[in-house]
Amino acid sequence: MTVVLAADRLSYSYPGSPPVFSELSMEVSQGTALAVLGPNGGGKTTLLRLLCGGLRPAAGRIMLHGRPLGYGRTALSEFRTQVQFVHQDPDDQLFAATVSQDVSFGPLNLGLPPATVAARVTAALEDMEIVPLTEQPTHLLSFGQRKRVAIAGALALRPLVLILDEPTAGLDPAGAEALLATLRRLSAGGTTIIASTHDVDFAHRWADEAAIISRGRLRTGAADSLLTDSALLRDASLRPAWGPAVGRVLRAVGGLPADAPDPRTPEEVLRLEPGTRP
Ligand SMILES: Nc1ncnc2c1ncn2[C@@H]1O[C@H](COP(=O)(O)OP(=O)(O)OP(=O)(O)O)[C@@H](O)[C@H]1O
Repeated sequence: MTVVLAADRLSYSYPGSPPVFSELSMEVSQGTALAVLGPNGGGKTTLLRLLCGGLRPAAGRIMLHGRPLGYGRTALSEFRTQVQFVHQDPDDQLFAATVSQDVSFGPLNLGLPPATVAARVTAALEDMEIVPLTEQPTHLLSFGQRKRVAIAGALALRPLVLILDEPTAGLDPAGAEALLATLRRLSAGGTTIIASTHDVDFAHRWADEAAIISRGRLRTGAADSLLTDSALLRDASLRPAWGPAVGRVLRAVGGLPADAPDPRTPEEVLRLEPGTRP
């Protein structure tokens, strides 16, 4: 697989504070869905902000397709058209009066022709299933709707890599489920997605790869194996993924055939009759 984004021996400290991490390296392959997990204060946001060029490492490099990121104005703005960061709080991102103005800001700023901007805005709003909100004032939207607008604004730039800080935080279960479906659709279209989360179940259902950052150390690997490793998760103050745990117990008591897949949602468990499949 082609590596699209890489961190090479990154070190970072906030001014006057001890290092968040030192010599941290990772690679993200094109089209991967990567979940970044860890305890509060573990360094998830810091890592994401380094990956998108929002913070400059004290040492080490960020590389896009093997080219080291430069921190001059031109290099950074070029990089940011390809690697887009979506803040945890949409109010840190949205600033225009209406949804269409906000989502069109990035493509307009790139100097694209009006017809191209309009087409990109429509596509991004469709991707996020918020076309009916097009002319709504952003300040009247719900938190979950504002979150979708913020992601649409990033998508309108057609980034190679979309980086999302806690995309499910503050969403209700239906909102989180809809976001999961949207992220899957974007991945199917080839976008590389990196998202931090505290929600191990969401990560387990969505991600191909996981990165667990805790006490300055990073573990990366297949989501399926990392997110079912109880000792590793406990060490990072995370719970094991719910589906595999319920699946294991159900199989042990004959509630699920040995070769059936793990249930993914509580609704699937509630629908189970002994011996049936999720
Ligand atoms: N602007 C800042 N100035 C100084 N220290 C900071 C700043 N932002 C974060 N930190 C510190 O850096 C460390 C990592 O914080 P970070 O926000 O990256 O963690 P996180 O894993 O995203 O946490 P959470 O799960 O609580 O969002 C913490 O010790 C935090 O206190």
